[in-house]
Amino acid sequence: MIYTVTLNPSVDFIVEVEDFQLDGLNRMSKEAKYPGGKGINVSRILKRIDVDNTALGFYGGFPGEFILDALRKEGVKADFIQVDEDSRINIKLKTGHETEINGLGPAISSDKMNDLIKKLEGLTESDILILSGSIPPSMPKDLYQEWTRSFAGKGISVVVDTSGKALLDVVKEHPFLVKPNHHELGELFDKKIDTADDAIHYGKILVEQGAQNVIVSMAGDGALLINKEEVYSATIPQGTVKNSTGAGDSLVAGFIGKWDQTKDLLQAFQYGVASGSATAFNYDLAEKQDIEALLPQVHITKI
Ligand SMILES: Nc1ncnc2c1ncn2[C@@H]1O[C@H](COP(=O)(O)OP(=O)(O)O)[C@@H](O)[C@H]1O
Ligand SMILES: O=P(O)(O)OC[C@H]1O[C@](O)(COP(=O)(O)O)[C@@H](O)[C@@H]1O
Repeated sequence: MIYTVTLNPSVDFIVEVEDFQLDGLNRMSKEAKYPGGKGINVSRILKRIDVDNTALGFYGGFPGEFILDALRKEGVKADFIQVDEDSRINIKLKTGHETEINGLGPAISSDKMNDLIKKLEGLTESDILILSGSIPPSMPKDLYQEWTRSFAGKGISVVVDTSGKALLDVVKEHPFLVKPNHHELGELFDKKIDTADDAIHYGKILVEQGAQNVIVSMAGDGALLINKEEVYSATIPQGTVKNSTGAGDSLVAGFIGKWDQTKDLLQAFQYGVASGSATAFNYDLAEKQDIEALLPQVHITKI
C-alpha cells in the first residue's frame, strides 16, 4: 500500500486577475478552490490512475473540512487527524505570471504528532511512504530525516519531496526517491542551475550522499532521472500551461504509481513526466486520459 503524508495541507485558492494593479482594487476574472498540499496532490493523482493509496495528515477548521470533503467526493482514502487551528489557504495568483503565497499552517501538538506516528507504525516492507511538502513551524525541522532513517531502515521505500536543509539531511538516510526541481537543487549547493549538465553534476552528488533515485525536474525544459547505475533524460510535451500548481506532485505520483505497478524505472519516469505536464496543461490536476495522451511525447534517452 502507498501512504502519503501531508503535514501541512492547504486549500489552494487559484485566483486570476487581468491587468493586475499592485496598489489598486483588483477583481478576479476567474477563481477556483482545490484541496492541496503536496501529499494530497500525490494521493489525488494516484487515485485517478487507479493506484490504491491512503492520504494521512492533519486538518483543522473550515479549510480542513473543505479538504476532507473534496477528497471524499473524489473517493480518495483519507485518514486525517483533527487539530485546533485552521488548515492554511494558499493563494496561487495568475496575472500572466504565476505568484504563490503559501500559509504557515496550524500548530501541531506533540500528542497529535504521536497520533500520526501510531498510524505509521504498522507499515511493512512492501509499503511505500511519501513524505511531501513543508513541515509546519511547530514540528521538529528534522522530522523527515528521522522518519526516513526509521522507515527506510525497516526496508520501506520512502519518497521525500521537500527542499533546503531538510532535503540535504534526508538524502543521507537512503530514500528511494527525492525530486527537487532545478531551483531547489541549485539552492542546496548555492549555485544557479541552468543546464542539464549542471543538474546531472549536482544530482549525482545527492546519489553519492545516499539517495537511491533522484529526479530533477526543470519545468518545461526537461527532466532527469539519476541513480548509481545510470542517468536518463526525458523530453517534455508541448502545450499551453494553464496552472502548474501540483505539476511536481503529479510527476512524483505518476512515477511512484507506475513503479508500483511495473517495477520498471523507465516506464515510471515516462509516466511521471507525462503526469506533471498533463497537470500543468490543466486548471485542476490531470485526469488519467490527459496523462496517457501525452505519453508518446515523452522520450527517454540514456545519457
Ligand atoms: N511549462 C511546462 N511545460 C510542460 N510541462 C511542464 C511545464 N512546467 C512543468 N511541467 C511538468 O511538470 C513537471 C514538474 O514541474 P517543475 O516545475 O519542474 O516542478 P515543481 O512543480 O516541483 O516546481 C515537469 O517535469 C513537467 O513534466
Ligand atoms: O508545503 P509547501 O511547500 O508550502 O507546498 C504546498 C503547496 O504545494 C502544492 O502542493 C503544489 O506543489 P507543486 O506545484 O510543487 O507540485 C500546492 O498544492 C500547495 O499549495
